[in-house]
Amino acid sequence: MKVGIDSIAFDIPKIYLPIITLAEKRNIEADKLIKGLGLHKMSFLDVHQDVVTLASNAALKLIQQENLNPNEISRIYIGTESGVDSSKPVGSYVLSNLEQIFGARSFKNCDVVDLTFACIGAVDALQNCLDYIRLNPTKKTIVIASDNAKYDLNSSGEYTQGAGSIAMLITANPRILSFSKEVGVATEGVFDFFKPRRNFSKEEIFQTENNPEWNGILENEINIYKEQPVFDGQYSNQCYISRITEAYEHYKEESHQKGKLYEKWSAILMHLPYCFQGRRTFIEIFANENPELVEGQIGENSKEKLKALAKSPEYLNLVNQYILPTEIASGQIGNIYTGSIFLGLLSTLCHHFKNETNLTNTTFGFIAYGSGSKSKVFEAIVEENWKTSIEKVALFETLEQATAIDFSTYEKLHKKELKQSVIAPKNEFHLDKIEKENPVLIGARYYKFVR
Ligand SMILES: CC(=O)CC(=O)SCCNC(=O)CCNC(=O)[C@H](O)C(C)(C)COP(=O)(O)OP(=O)(O)OC[C@H]1O[C@@H](n2cnc3c(N)ncnc32)[C@H](O)[C@@H]1OP(=O)(O)O
Repeated sequence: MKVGIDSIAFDIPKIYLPIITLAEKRNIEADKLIKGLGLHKMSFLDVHQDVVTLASNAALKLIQQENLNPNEISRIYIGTESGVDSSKPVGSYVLSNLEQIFGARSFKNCDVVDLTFACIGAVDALQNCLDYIRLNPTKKTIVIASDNAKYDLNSSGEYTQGAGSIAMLITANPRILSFSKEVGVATEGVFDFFKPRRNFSKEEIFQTENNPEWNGILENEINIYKEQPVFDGQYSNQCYISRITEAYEHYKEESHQKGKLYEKWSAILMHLPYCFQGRRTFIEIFANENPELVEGQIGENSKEKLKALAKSPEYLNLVNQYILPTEIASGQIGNIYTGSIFLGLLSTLCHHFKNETNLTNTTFGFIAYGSGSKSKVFEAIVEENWKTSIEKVALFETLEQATAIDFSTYEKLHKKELKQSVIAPKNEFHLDKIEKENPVLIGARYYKFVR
């Protein structure tokens, strides 16, 4: 039986900061960000948005797009690393938001949960749901990846920021993709990127205005952890490369395949913490698979030879055909953590739909990564009816409609100093209120759908 993704919907903020504006203000060479890392725009959450509104909007679009009845949906599994509560999952908020539209208790038998493992949490949620559908082929589940990739101002992560949510309907006999049962896995417990929870005294929390280290901790929100990660950028890249190369080899063992796996892939879908991470790191797998090409390069040492190989026609041809389509949306949005690999999938499918490419029965290769650290490698076959499902998704059109903000607005949003939304919410869920007074509800978040 085939099991996989039947339909996809997404939600992204309506505003963005042009990367060129950030480059100017931070005194970074624009070409480094644009030509070196592939960045163009950075999606940023408006005042009324958070990971719950993104996830709820994406889920609602998916349900409406497929005309689903709430009682058909057995599970809503969420991958996120920027949840708004340490106990109540984003899934619980999403469920009650959806009930505003579909009626009280309309999702009362739906199983919801959040899964967290940095950027790979939604892949874990997907695999969990695929196994569930393999056991219960008449059921339908929704997997949502929802995150706000927010970094400290002036940090090396600042230009990779972004936010967004991808919702996917998982069924038997899916229209878009069916997944391999085998998965290659590689894990190692490391501190490459993490968000430590610390208890703060009330005094510490309320000193945020004067203490730039704690930007993101709200006076009025009783947040006791920092939204932004602690990370070591170059070390996180090394961990990424080690895990993906290990998981790629493990997938070969698990799936009993030999030789150059990637040669049968019509798309190479990787976790993209920024646009060019895939092309900059897949070279390692390409080099392992083609030692003779590495040897043939000019260079004093293996690092130089690898750099030369990355500029070779063989590798550039692979990048242009199989990686570039996955990058288009990432360059316009930025990192969306758990959703990045699925945004790459959507970008690829929408790109090929627009170009009328025949993808049916071709194999997509997935290379997922989550800091901390874990990589998973697996494959999927493009199903015959992928176009009938993808034609409903207006990804590139939506990106074109986004509105640029200026630098001062961006900084105010980052520091949570704005009180009014830049663009008033319309046809979407918005954060209406955070309880500040009632001691048994303090910090409770309330959302409303605005027509
Ligand atoms: C966070 C997650 O989501 C999980 C993960 O994946 S962890 C792995 C990724 N880590 C992160 O994303 C953490 C946050 N990000 C960062 O810390 C940093 O953005 C980063 C580590 C990813 C990149 O670091 P950086 O110092 O800004 O860039 P650097 O690694 O030097 O690369 C700059 C590129 O631009 C190129 N470049 C520089 N100036 C240029 C110019 N004028 N014109 C063209 N290219 C230029 C450089 O040559 C280099 O490219 P190549 O290596 O391919 O030649």
